[in-house]
Amino acid sequence: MSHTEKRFKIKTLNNIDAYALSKLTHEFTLNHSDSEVDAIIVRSADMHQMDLPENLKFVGRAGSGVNNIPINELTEKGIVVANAPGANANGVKELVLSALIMSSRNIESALEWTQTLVGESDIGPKVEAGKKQFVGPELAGKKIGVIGLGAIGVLVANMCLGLGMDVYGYDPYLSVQHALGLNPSTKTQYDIDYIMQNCDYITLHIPYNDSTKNYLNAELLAEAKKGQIIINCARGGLVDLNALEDAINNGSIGKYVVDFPDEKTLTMKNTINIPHLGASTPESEANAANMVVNQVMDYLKNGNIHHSVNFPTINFGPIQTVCRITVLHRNIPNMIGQITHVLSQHNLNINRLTNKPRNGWACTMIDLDDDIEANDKVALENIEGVVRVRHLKPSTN
Ligand SMILES: NC(=O)c1ccc[n+]([C@@H]2O[C@H](COP(=O)([O-])OP(=O)(O)OC[C@H]3O[C@@H](n4cnc5c(N)ncnc54)[C@H](O)[C@@H]3O)[C@@H](O)[C@H]2O)c1
Ligand SMILES: O=C(O)CC[C@@H](O)C(=O)O
Repeated sequence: MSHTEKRFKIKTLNNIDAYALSKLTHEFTLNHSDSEVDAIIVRSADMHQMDLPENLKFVGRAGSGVNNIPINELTEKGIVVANAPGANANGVKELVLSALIMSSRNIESALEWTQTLVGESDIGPKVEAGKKQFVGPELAGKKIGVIGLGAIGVLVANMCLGLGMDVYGYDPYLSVQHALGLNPSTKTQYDIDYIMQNCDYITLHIPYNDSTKNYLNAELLAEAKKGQIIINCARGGLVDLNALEDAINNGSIGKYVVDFPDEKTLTMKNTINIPHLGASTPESEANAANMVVNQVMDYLKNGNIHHSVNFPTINFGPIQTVCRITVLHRNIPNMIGQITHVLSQHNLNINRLTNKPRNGWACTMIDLDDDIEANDKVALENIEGVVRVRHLKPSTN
């Protein structure tokens, strides 16, 4: 029984909603030393240079974007990474609404100008005389291109239709789930070039990764409708900032609103910098933390995997047999044969077994009516292509 896991240690790398953390049951403890932790819960902290704790089995991203996590390295070590899809989508959607209004109606410069009147008299007439500098167009009737129709993009597209806008959605990988949530008045038959050339606003809602780095590059920006406003509440690296600065300076791009300021955007003309507030609402923080707390408990206790970004979804519910074995492995031939061969050597009865693949990896989950020995676990670990074996017993409560 030496390999049976009874208590689990969890470390948080960011501020995680306290109420969600309070739902961790007695089998879990928080913030143990790095070398001992079984799971990490993270928001935006950069894990790329982090020394990974030896016992680490699970990383829960209390949010959507996972570009701060070294997914490939963790996958090779059999560490499940899961996120909280959609948990903060409404928070971001509402920030996009404020970005649309701020940029269209020149709210930022108007507020700054109004403050310059402090200490003066006759404010009313001065306001009436000065306000003409800040005239800006209404959103109704304008064209907006929503790039990425996932959890956030769908909410943004539907909201913009509600504002009376003409909405163009672009997502070559649109999922059935998200298509079902999308208001059918969204125009999805146009390509990115058409959208750049015709839309008054572009809002980005795609993940940041190797293939989307500098997604809005000089070529696409050169196609932009004159004066186009670009809203980026997704990730800073999606936009080639040198090309964008040129486009702003030559007037082809009207404004840039970004939730990911950096040294360049802070001094760039016609740019509104927001300090990464998209998910900074109590509701989003609680939703994301709740999802991840439930995932981490179910994975550590039962081996079930939900909303993972590197291994398949797999769920046998709570353990109801003598033990459960979960094997994370490459999706290559003869894995199930080799795994069941180890178990059959001791005449162990398999109660149920499932195998699920995903992107070259797989999980085999087996409920057993008999317990395995420590050396059986080692034998399973020694099968080529296996990256993690867990031996789990039913919960005591
Ligand atoms: N500002 C914030 O605080 C905040 C909060 C949440 C998410 N985000 C960012 O927003 C991104 C989107 O979040 P989400 O929850 O909607 O994710 P999601 O996974 O639900 O949706 C992403 C969508 O982008 C699509 N996509 C991927 N590559 C594309 C491409 N090249 N062209 C067009 N579409 C493409 C996918 O098919 C998917 O539908 C996250 O990855 C994250 O970086 C920012
Ligand atoms: O945790 C946050 O505050 C931001 C999260 C956001 O960038 C995300 O990708 O979900």
